Amino acid sequence: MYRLLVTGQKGQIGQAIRDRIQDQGWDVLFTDIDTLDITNAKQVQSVFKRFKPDVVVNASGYTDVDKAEYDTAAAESINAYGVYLLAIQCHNFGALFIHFSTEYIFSGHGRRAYLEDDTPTPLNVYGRTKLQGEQYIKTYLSRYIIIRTSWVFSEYGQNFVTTMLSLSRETAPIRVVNDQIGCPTYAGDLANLVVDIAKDYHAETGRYRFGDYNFCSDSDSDSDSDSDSDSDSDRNSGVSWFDFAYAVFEELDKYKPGEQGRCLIGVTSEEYASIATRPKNGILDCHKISLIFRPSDWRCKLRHVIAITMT
Ligand SMILES: NC(=O)C1=CN([C@@H]2O[C@H](COP(=O)(O)OP(=O)(O)OC[C@H]3O[C@@H](n4cnc5c(N)ncnc54)[C@H](OP(=O)(O)O)[C@@H]3O)[C@@H](O)[C@H]2O)C=CC1
Ligand SMILES: Cc1cn([C@H]2C[C@H](O)[C@@H](COP(=O)(O)OP(=O)(O)O[C@H]3O[C@@H](C)C(=O)[C@@H](O)[C@H]3O)O2)c(=O)[nH]c1=O
Repeated sequence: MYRLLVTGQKGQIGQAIRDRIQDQGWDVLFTDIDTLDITNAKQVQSVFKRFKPDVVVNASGYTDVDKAEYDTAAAESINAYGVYLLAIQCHNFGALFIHFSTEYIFSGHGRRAYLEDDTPTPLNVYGRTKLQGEQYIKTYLSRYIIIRTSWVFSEYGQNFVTTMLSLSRETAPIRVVNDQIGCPTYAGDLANLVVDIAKDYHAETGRYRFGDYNFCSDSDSDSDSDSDSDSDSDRNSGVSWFDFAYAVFEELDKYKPGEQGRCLIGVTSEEYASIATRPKNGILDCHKISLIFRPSDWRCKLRHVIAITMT
């Protein structure tokens, strides 16, 4: 039977994968830090030896961007060393490695959207450790797919949308940066992509070549209709965190009237002063993957996430 090993199953992408991979008739081993700590060489080796995966999906990671600035050893261990251990075993067992990376590997100093081949120059520890993880994969493996994505939100765990929903319960005005732009991505889209890649690999149809793919949810509000008229240049033009927060409150207003008028204050990154520096431009050019796989519209998925959370 086709065997898939998933790490980080309790995270938001891990849970979304779990929801969507169950019905495929594959033998899937879901793990998290309590059953497979990816930084524990012996555990990694023993799980591979026992399970002999055909595909490994690494949905684990150290994702607290601010904390990584002072908890650097832990971030390096999980985002770089753990990825190295998985890559070595994927090489030994001939498994395909599917891994998630981030737009935070880029500086965001440029104005255009980042392409897969652009040179990464991370501004913060999280981005640097994620880049190290990518480099290990590329050094030790040829059979890998790295999905670079951004601003992941879902109905699970903690993310920017759930943070905004928590803040909405307080009375103080909410200050949100308006000079960092990026592309929100629904975790369910990433999970559907993983299933599609795994299916393709199993069937040997060769639609996905090994390598890097940028992937974000769509920013075109017509994308869930049958219209194919929208051009790729209209896609992924990005929004600011402030715009994203505004969209959350706009949606929340349907359940708690008055929320849209809440006091959201746009501030600059300098005014907000978070611990880690984030790229001002985090837009990923998703043209390469759009020829193979189509994501959904993030506003439509935001509606879905808020509906689930509020009912
Ligand atoms: N969220 C985002 O916006 C983006 C995420 N990514 C990448 O996608 C991946 C998944 O992200 P997301 O689902 O949001 O992250 P989450 O933080 O929601 O989930 C990560 C999971 O990994 C687990 N984990 C931590 N350390 C280990 C370890 N040593 N061994 C095994 N599991 C471990 C965590 O467990 P615990 O909670 O107990 O620590 C958690 O369950 C990460 O690699 C991240 O860098 C890429 C781009 C954007
Ligand atoms: C909570 C909050 C954040 N912000 C700012 C801080 C920051 O610049 C931006 C986002 O903050 P967060 O800490 O929620 O998100 P952050 O952890 O920066 O999100 C990133 O996570 C990692 C894992 C990724 O890989 C990235 O793609 C991206 O999703 O919004 C505000 O302006 N106001 C607020 O109330």
